[in-house]
Amino acid sequence: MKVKAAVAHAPQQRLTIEQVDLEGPKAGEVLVEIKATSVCHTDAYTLSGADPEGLFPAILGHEGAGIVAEVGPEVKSLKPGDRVIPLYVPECRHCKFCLSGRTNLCQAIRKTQGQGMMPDGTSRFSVGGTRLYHYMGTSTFSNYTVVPEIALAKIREDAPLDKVCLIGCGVTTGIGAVINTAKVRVGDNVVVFGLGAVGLNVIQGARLSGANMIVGVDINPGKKAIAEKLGMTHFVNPKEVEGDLVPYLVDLTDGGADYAFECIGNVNVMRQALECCHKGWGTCVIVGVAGAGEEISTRPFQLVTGRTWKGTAFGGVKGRTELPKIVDWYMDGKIILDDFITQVMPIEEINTAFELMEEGKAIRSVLTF
Ligand SMILES: NC(=O)C1=CN([C@@H]2O[C@H](COP(=O)(O)OP(=O)(O)OC[C@H]3O[C@@H](n4cnc5c(N)ncnc54)[C@H](O)[C@@H]3O)[C@@H](O)[C@H]2O)C=CC1
Ligand SMILES: N[C@@H](CCC(=O)N[C@@H](CSC=O)C(=O)NCC(=O)O)C(=O)O
Ligand SMILES: [Zn+2]
Ligand SMILES: [Zn+2]
Repeated sequence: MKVKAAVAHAPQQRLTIEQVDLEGPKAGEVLVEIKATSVCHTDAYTLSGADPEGLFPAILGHEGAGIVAEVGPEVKSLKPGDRVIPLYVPECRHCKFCLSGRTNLCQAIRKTQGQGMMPDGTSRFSVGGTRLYHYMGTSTFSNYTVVPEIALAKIREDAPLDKVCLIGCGVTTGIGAVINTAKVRVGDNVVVFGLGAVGLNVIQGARLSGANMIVGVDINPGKKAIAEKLGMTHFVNPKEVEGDLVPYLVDLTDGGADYAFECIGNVNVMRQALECCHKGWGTCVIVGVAGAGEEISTRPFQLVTGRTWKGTAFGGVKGRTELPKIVDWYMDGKIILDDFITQVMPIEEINTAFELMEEGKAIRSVLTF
């Protein structure tokens, strides 16, 4: 079938809206009509050329929501008409990782997903006979996409797809990082570096967990108001701190953060996030994605003296099992989501959405088809 998609032909080039060919779903695959998708910083990171797994030409996008249009052979858990959120971390429920009870990182299709392919090693997208790569197994910057059954979370019918698309990445990652990965407890002091959708949802998760101090750190003062609405108690702009940021934060938090979250993707900030943690027990959770070839460093003494560095993908959430509950939280008013949507625009304006994110003027732009 012919579909409308935003195609990324090469790193750092504007996306082009094109009519693209999409093959129907093969065994274990599902054709999804994407109703809305938002732009996450990770899409911008891959488009920048910094992603070692970045492949071009590709159809990017991984924060979407839609309706099942057709199911391929052997698909059992979904039917046409079902509302779904595509999952860049699938949940097969059979692999060693899924059965471990220790991680959400299902590896059933990770290899082919990283190669921009469906699980059988081929692509469903092409244009003018040229193959296009899938992206993160989701490719939501297209009005129709093919996604493996194990990478679709079925959600309730009354959920507004133009809102809950954010649960496909930013909201879930931030809240999950706090609840699943860090396991923040009542009274903990939390420091959050980077107040984009991910960091703001760390703040929201910390508030839900009963954190005491929730310190937000961002070089963009425009993020202060919404962060405060979500539960931030103190705002720190590193540009306004005299002297080193780390001792300033350690002082502010009476000895250091119980938990610090890096939600930027900057390896220098990742070091600051570890070193502002409390001696003896503070844990730093890496959420941000750093560019190809970049590495983190610190004095081993920071770890010897009881600080921990850990990381999280998709907030440690098992998508098929847990996303319906996160959608319920939104529908029941337990979590805020609408405030993250700073712009709604047609897919034709997708390049504007990327520009607004880079300029710090958008938290999430939602694109409709
Ligand atoms: N681990 C995971 O599963 C996921 C990781 N990510 C990653 O999380 C990061 C954040 O994503 P978004 O919230 O979408 O990004 P965003 O671009 O909306 O937000 C980043 C924020 O960091 C701030 N910032 C930039 N440099 C800074 C600095 N030196 N000090 C303090 N603040 C600074 C910016 O002003 C902005 O407010 C990205 O690296 C993204 O790739 C995103 C989703 C899932
Ligand atoms: N491709 C990159 C790594 C990108 C990355 O870490 N992705 C996160 C999700 S970011 C979402 O916005 C993730 O889920 N990682 C786990 C995984 O298996 O990819 C690289 O190669 O460095
Ligand atoms: Zn994302
Ligand atoms: Zn699995």
